[in-house]
Amino acid sequence: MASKTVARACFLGRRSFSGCLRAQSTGAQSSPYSAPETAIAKHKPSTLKEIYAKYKNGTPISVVTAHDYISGKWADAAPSCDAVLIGDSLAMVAVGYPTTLEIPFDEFYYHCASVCRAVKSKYIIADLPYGSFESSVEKCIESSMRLMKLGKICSIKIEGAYEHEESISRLIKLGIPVTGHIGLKPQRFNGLEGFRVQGKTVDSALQILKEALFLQETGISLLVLEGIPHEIASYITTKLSIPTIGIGAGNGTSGQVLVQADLLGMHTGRGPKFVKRYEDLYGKGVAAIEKYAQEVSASAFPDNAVHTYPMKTKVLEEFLEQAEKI
Ligand SMILES: Nc1nc(=O)c2c([nH]1)NC[C@@H]1CN(c3ccc(C(=O)N[C@@H](CCC(=O)O)C(=O)O)cc3)CN21
Ligand SMILES: CC(C)C(=O)C(=O)O
Ligand SMILES: [Mg+2]
Repeated sequence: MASKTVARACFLGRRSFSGCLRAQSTGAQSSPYSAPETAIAKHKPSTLKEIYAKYKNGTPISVVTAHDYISGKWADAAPSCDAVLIGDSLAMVAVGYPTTLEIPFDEFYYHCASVCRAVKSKYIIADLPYGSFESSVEKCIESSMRLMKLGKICSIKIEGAYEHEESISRLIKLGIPVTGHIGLKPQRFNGLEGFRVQGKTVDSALQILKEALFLQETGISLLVLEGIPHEIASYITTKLSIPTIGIGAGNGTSGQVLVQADLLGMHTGRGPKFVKRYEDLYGKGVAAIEKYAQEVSASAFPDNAVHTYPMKTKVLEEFLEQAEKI
């Protein structure tokens, strides 16, 4: 009965076959480099259907970003995490650009390919980066199709609403699920003169509500609400019949998304106010590198008894004998 359930869940899963194999082979994972057993023991939601089931159930959905192969593996291994977002925030956290506007499509694509090689069991959403879709419907389809051809991405996320109406509906008509993104739109950095919280005036909050309803009408599957007062985000969520995924929008949305580098504390800054740092990987990483460097200076690393390869004494003796003659 249990295996039948797993088989059915896997059949429904998008990347079902590898998911099945993973689910059934957890006992064999003994390499020190594999994830802890608990992290890969269960089949996890990987379809929109499963995400919607959680939404209908009232269970908050969790989404985390990934920006490369390792961060993809970490996101994939967390059993309770529902989806992975390849966000254009990677331009800032992984590539070092000052905003998300600078990253060329090809650089973003390269990161998407790395994440896609890592993630086996999650619903993957990918951003369309600034400059890769706005100029025409054709350009939007072309960029989206390039990402979809990686074979793993389940939904394309677009910042904005009315201005992309045609592009969004064409993608949906072509069978590409679209995730919306309104509120604080980082790609509007110049127009907004920075990363500014939105929806703080009656007009602005009404605009965001109207955009949300419009996007739902257009046929989007999920909606990211970023950087708006939590009361507005909760209100919008109650007025929609699709899940909202909040970031800096309080706990009344259908789910949450955080940038992995922020939640793990991979960098120095505290980041936006809405970030909760669950780890200090920056501090731990720097301390570990410092320890390594000090051990090298003190000739304490490597330890020949541990970190080297054995050689037969006889071979060594013969080598030394012949070497002396050179
Ligand atoms: N590392 C990282 N995390 C993110 O969440 C993130 C990115 N990068 N890059 C793209 C966008 C930019 N984001 C940001 C960046 C800064 C603020 C920020 O500093 N907000 C101010 C509020 C400003 C106001 O009151 O209007 C804050 O204090 O939180 C918000 C969102 C969210 N995204
Ligand atoms: C912050 C999230 C929603 C995002 O769009 C990104 O990471 O790029
Ligand atoms: Mg983004």
